[in-house]
Amino acid sequence: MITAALPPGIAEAAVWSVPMRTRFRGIDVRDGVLVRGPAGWGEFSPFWDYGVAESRRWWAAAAEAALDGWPAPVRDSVPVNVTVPAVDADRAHAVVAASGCRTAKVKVAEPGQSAADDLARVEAVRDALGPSGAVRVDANAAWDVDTAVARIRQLDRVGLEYVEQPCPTLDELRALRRRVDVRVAADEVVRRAGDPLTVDLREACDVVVLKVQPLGGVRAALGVAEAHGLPCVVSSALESSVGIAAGVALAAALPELPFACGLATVALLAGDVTGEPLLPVDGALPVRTVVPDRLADAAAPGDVGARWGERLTAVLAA
Ligand SMILES: O=C(O)CCC(=O)C1=CC=C[C@@H](O)[C@@H]1C(=O)O
Ligand SMILES: [Mg+2]
Repeated sequence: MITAALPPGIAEAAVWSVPMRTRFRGIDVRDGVLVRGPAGWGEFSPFWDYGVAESRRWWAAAAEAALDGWPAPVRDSVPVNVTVPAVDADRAHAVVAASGCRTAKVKVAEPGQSAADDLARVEAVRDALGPSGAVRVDANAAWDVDTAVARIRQLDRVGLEYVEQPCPTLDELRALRRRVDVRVAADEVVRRAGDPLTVDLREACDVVVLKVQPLGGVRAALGVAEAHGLPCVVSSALESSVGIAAGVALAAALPELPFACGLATVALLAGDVTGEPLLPVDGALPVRTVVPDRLADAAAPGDVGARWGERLTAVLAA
């Protein structure tokens, strides 16, 4: 329980902490704050390497969920991809086979992983999905253009749906797109931009990845989608089921949803804040509210709670 002064309308704040099943994005434990207001529960869980200024948008997303709620959905379920961390090929095969999803997103180019490791993982995922499934990869901006060209051509042997953020900058994405046939999806260049609405994506990508917290809420993310006019994929920021519900609300409100979304990441957590986690059934998530009725099971240790209290206070004061 956070005792820091909460903004008007926020009745309650609780800190959660859950171990990851597999290390992901260098993270072994995921934690954050859940806040309750008249519209329901919201999640504030910026990664620990994010500063106060960048975390403001994450707070806006939590406040929107708790105080205002979300726009009306236009669909009642959202197709999702299984997310495959940088694990070995056998494990990747098993994760995909057990998921029930027809699309898989595979992490590549992670520190400590060779091109051969990535290829073996992607081939195992293709094998698990069969020819009709879709395989996408996410390099988290790890490659320069020449490396990206070589790696994408190699990985595309299995047939790729798209490659997410292969290189860091917009200019590199533009140069890469002239040299490969695989679609490019923009993630970090949008969600970490000073103004995601005005970043110039022309010729730089074919798909935009939208994440609710980094973009400042469901309405803000809908505005980003509208501003760029490109096909969108909603993805998570590794939230608990409360934060995932916001991603599902965004995916459910988008006028068009041509691809599966990266919202099946509760499966990467070893626990959750609710007894009814937002996990996919037959490759889709239902559009519904989440009540964190297992907060006691996921309660953060005292020192972690204190750190989140300080962080929230700093973000609210900024
Ligand atoms: O998109 C998915 O399948 C899952 C979410 C996911 O991959 C991510 C969540 C949070 C932080 C990121 O490093 C990562 C991503 O880059 O998309
Ligand atoms: Mg990404």
